[in-house]
Amino acid sequence: MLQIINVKKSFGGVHALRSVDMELIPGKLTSVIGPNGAGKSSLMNVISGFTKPTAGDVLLDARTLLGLPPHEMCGLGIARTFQNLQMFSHMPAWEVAASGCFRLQSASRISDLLGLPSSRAEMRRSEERAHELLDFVAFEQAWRERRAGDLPYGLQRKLEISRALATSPKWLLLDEPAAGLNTAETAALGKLLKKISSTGVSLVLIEHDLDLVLEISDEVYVMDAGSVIARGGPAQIREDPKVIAAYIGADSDE
Ligand SMILES: Nc1ncnc2c1ncn2[C@@H]1O[C@H](COP(=O)(O)OP(=O)(O)OP(=O)(O)O)[C@@H](O)[C@H]1O
Repeated sequence: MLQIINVKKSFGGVHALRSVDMELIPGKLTSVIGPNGAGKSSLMNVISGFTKPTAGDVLLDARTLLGLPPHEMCGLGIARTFQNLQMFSHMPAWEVAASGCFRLQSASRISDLLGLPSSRAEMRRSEERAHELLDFVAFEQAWRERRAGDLPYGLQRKLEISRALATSPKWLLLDEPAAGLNTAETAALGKLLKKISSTGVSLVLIEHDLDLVLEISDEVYVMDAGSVIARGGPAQIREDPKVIAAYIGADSDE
C-alpha cells in the first residue's frame, strides 16, 4: 500500500498541501482531481520524490520513500510520467522508450563504453522491448524514427507512458496525461490506462479532466486548496455537493 501521511508542503506563505492523508490500494486505478491550484502537482512531486514535503511522510509497504534517489525509487517499482518530454526532445521516439529499459540491464558501464558484446546484446534487447511497449500503447510504426520533440501531443503522451512502462513499474504515477488532448485522444488514453491497470500495475492519475477520471477510476480523491475534500468511487464523487461546489463550480467560472 502507498500511504501519504499528514503531508504538508508550503512555498513561503503559500500552503500548497495542508495535511494530506491518502491510502492508495495496490492494483487499483486511483485518481486525484481538483481545480487549478488544488495541490495536485505538488502532491505528485512529493510522492515521486521530486520535492520534499514540509512535514509528513510517504510510505510504500510501511517503508518511507522520502529522500530516496531516483534510481532507488525506480528499483522499488515506482515510475512517473512528466507532462512534457523536453529532456528527450532530440531523441528518436523508439530510443526514448528504450531509455526506460536501462535500469533492467546488467551490462557494466565499462562494457557499455567499450561496446563489448554483452552490452550490444543488452542494447538489442532494449530496442526489442521498446518496440513491444510501443506496440502495447499503439504507437504507430511510421512515427518511431521521428524526434520525440516533433511528435504531436497525443503521440508524446503515449511515448512518455511507454518510457515509464519500460522500467516495469509496480506503481505508475501519471501527471495530467490528458492535458492538451482532444476528445478522441482522451477516450483512447482512458482505454490505454484501463489496459495498463488490467495487467496489475497500480495507477495513480493526477488529472484535471473530470469526465475521464469518473469514467475509468476505481477510487477518486478530490482536492481543493491543498486539502482532500472527498474520497470515494466515481458514482459517489459525482453526487458529492462539496465536489460539485469546488470542482464543477470552479470549472464553470473559467
Ligand atoms: N514552486 C512553487 N513555488 C511557489 N508556489 C508554488 C510552487 N508550486 C506550486 N505553488 C503553489 O501551490 C499551490 C498549488 O499548486 P499545484 O501546482 O500543486 O496545484 P495543481 O492542483 O497542480 O494546479 P494545476 O491544475 O493548475 O496544475 C498554488 O497556489 C501554486 O501557485
